[in-house]
Amino acid sequence: MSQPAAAPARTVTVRVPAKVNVQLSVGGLRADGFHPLANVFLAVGLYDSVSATPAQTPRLTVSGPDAALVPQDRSNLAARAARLLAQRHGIEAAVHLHLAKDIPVAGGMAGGSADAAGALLACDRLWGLDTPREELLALCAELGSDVPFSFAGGAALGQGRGEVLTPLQVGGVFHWVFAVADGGLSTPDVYRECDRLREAEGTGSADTDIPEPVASEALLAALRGGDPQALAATVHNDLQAAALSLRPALAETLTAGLEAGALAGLVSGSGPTCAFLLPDADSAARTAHALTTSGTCRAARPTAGPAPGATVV
Ligand SMILES: C[C@@](CO)(OP(=O)(O)O)[C@H](O)COP(=O)(O)OP(=O)(O)OC[C@H]1O[C@@H](n2ccc(N)nc2=O)[C@H](O)[C@@H]1O
Ligand SMILES: Nc1ncnc2c1ncn2[C@@H]1O[C@H](COP(=O)(O)OP(=O)(O)O)[C@@H](O)[C@H]1O
Repeated sequence: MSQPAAAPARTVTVRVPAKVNVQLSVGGLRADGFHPLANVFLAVGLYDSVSATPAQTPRLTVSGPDAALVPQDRSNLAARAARLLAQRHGIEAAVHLHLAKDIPVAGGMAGGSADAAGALLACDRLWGLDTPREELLALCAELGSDVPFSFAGGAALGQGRGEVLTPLQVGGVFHWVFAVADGGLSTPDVYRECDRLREAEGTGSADTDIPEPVASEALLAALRGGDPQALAATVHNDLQAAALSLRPALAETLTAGLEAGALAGLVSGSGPTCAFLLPDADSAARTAHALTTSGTCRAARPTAGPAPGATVV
């Protein structure tokens, strides 16, 4: 007599967005090695998917065009997220995590943070833990400064080192093109270069020399109003000069995007991805095409924001 088929192992899949920093104002270096920020995050429609399946021992696999650039050992931020959650609940992190990556790696779009946020939510649901949202956000902050925002999505002001979030209202859809570079930039290297440039310019790098960064009222009003022209006039990234100093060729990418009709172009976070704001979806598609053929980037991706945060699919 044949045995009934074993029930298939359950898999929980979570989709998590990339981000762009529409304002990134960086204060002086703190004693703990971080910088105080006024970090206005906007989640955008490029996503990684994190799938969690029960396993005998912890396992991690990665797919997508940049998979070879992602660490597939214990150091992966998603694997660390699963271990942290399991440890807090006194259980084994016996799970197979699969990351289907579409967010550029080391691109200033918080791909690793997205995977960490996705792994936390996927494991929480797989293990039936139902950890309260506030506790999950606190675990996110332990994993990295950007991880709480990857979890929350939408738009938010990040203060402290970026992990203290205040949700922001957004009154419309903003259209973007992201010019993806060949090769990444290391976030700590870019912050260090920012400090070095400030020292060299005589503007200081110690906490006492530089005023506490604050969110721009004009920029917050532009977000609330859903007004791309007003947002274009106010976007700002204090790390841009440092990213350009480490990767001078990005200046050509920024010029190419502006010549193709973008309202504004800026480096996304620590770079090297460049973000271009467009008035509508049609002009985003045209600008993406022009950037792709300009030879100044590896790929150009049109998309829009705000996008939802970590979501079980
Ligand atoms: C620059 C930003 C802008 O959103 O993102 P990316 O462009 O890397 O995606 C973030 O501040 C990156 O956040 P995240 O990548 O989570 O950084 P963490 O893991 O917390 O820190 C990595 C390192 O970055 C530097 N760091 C990070 C955050 C901060 N407020 N000040 C810092 O100086 C520190 O050197 C730290 O050791
Ligand atoms: N799940 C992950 N996905 C991508 N990178 C990861 C991951 N886990 C750890 N990393 C490491 O984090 C570094 C930063 O990657 P990422 O988060 O994509 O970029 P950024 O910090 O510029 O937004 C990578 O170079 C990689 O070594």
